[in-house]
Amino acid sequence: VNLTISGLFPTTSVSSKGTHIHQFCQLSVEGVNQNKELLPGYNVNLLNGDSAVRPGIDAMYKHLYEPPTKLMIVGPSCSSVSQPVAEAAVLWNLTVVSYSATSPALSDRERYPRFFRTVAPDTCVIPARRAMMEYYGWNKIGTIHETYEIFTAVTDEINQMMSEQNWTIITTEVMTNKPADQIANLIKADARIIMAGFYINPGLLLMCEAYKQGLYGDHIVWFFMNWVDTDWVNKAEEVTSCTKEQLLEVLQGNFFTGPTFVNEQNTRGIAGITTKEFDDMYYAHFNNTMPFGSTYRMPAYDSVWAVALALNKTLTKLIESGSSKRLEDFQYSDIEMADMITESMKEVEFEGLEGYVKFDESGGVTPNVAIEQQRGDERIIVGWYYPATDTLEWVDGGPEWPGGKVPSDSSIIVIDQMFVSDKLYAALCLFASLGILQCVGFLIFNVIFRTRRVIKMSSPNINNIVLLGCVLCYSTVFFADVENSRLSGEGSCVIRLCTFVIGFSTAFGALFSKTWRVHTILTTSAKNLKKNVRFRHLVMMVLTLVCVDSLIIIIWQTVDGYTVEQRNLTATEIPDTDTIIIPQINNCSSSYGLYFTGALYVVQGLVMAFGAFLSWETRKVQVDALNDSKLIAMCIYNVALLSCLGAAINFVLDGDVNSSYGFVSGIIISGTLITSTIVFVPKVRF
Ligand SMILES: NCCCC(=O)O
Repeated sequence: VNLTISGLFPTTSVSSKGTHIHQFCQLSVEGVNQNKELLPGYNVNLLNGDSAVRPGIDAMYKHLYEPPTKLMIVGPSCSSVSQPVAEAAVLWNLTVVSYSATSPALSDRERYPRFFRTVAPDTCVIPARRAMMEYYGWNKIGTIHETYEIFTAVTDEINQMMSEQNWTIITTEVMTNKPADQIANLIKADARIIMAGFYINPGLLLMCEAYKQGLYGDHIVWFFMNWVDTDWVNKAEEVTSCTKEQLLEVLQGNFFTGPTFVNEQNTRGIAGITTKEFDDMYYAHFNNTMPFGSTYRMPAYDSVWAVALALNKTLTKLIESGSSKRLEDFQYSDIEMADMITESMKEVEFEGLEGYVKFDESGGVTPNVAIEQQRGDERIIVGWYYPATDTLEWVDGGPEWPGGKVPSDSSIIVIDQMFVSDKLYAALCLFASLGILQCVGFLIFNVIFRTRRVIKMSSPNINNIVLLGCVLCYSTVFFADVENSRLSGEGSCVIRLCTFVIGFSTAFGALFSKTWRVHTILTTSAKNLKKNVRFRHLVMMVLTLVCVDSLIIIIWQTVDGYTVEQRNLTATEIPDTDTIIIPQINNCSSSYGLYFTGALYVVQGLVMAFGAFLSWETRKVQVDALNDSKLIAMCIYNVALLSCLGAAINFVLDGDVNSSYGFVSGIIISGTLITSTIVFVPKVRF
């Protein structure tokens, strides 16, 4: 009695591999039919329907609508065809055994309850790749895949694995027909370890683009599925604009992971032949070549045995249950017998060509995973991953690295924290200290000679306030971003701001108040003069100005206080070392800093303008001891010039901590020194 099995093999289109696979499944059928203990009285007949990717499931429907009734389906090859076939087979109560569909999606028992396969889902390589990443200390990867579920499902599980490990996926690229942008994105993201998922032709286009854009070499590690045929690059010129040699250059040293489908023990399995004997026969049949698409020859051969064993078990169950039904009585509506066949398939276990075959809960097998490395135009097994024990074992010393060393998962980034040089800081602090000493000298001079008419007339107490402002301005220099200094950090940002702004307001506020005094004397009647120009009035003027500045600073720091932010400057790559040096500086940062600085500039600008107006108004007063208007005009001129110069230089030198600190401090010191010298030296001389 004939038992007809629907066989689905891709024999046209891109995947012509089905032709070879069918031929060897026929050998398997012969072995089954010759086995006297298996299905006695029955003869297995395997049909050959074309299930190439494009014709889809047409072949299956052709088999189903034509007599005789088929008991099971062997195939299809590709997951994109297996998914609709396995889904439709449920409605026809047919159990399906694929020999090469490896999409993880097919493990879904709710969607595909009658689907089995003599291969493992592609996700079986993820623990092996994880083990390799742990071994080499890689924790950053990029991924690129085609949009078919077989590839997206693998990327999804890679994502999950990466997040469980707390590792980083730098970029996930989805392939298009022209993958130039995706390769450019991988380069831009500095992806070094790249996991790719594709069918052969798009994969060749991707490798060609990687060649064109230079995404290969000692520092790049690609991971592919090992079901990509070893000789896929032979199609280079047919599919791409690259040569086979160029693609091999890209592939050098990269990894292909997956089961090998070879019984490593080389035991004589259920078919009575060893893997080696089978391969000798296979090679001889194809004139000592391995035709394109031979990867799945062992699982295909085993799939026929699995079908025969499941039918044999079903027959035994039918006989033992006392049923009058036999296998030949199967109808597509017979759920009871269909369930019996599916259950029997779950119980099947045997020594096959690919090793021990036993279906797991999701209908697949759990093989050891080979790690193959591309060397020349060959792939060499350099390691094994054993899922049962979660161990990685290298073969013959493991991978060889084209660059002589293990590539890193990203450029080595060296952060070069920049600080103000100790010598520069010391020199400028010395100058600032000398400036402060000069101020103290003038202060002592003011106190000693306070009774002299010339000093008395020049408002010595106000002059002392000017000197206090100068000391504050000089102090700004002490607060710099020096390594290991206590005078750096967030506090120093605020103190630096305060010493300079308050110092400036104090010095110039006091100077201008003196001029205001002279102006008032000129413009007020003798009766009102006394009450208008008392010392406390002048102090009040200075204090008002200081209070306005302080208020702005307090609001600023309350609303949006300074934080020390690390700012990266232009990175430089050190040739041949894969190292990138990023200079980093500490920056006093505040989101609304621009507005508050603007407000302070406006206040200081108004004060300077008012000072300029007063000194102009009082220019004709000839009593030198009383009137500083000419000196003030010189001070304003100097300070305005130095401020503009300082702002411009600071803008140009932004990022160069030493030059920036050096110039700004130099301007503060020279501006303050010029002001104090202009105002006080004539008095000392006089
Ligand atoms: N497993 C290789 C063939 C690809 C697929 O399953 O569609």
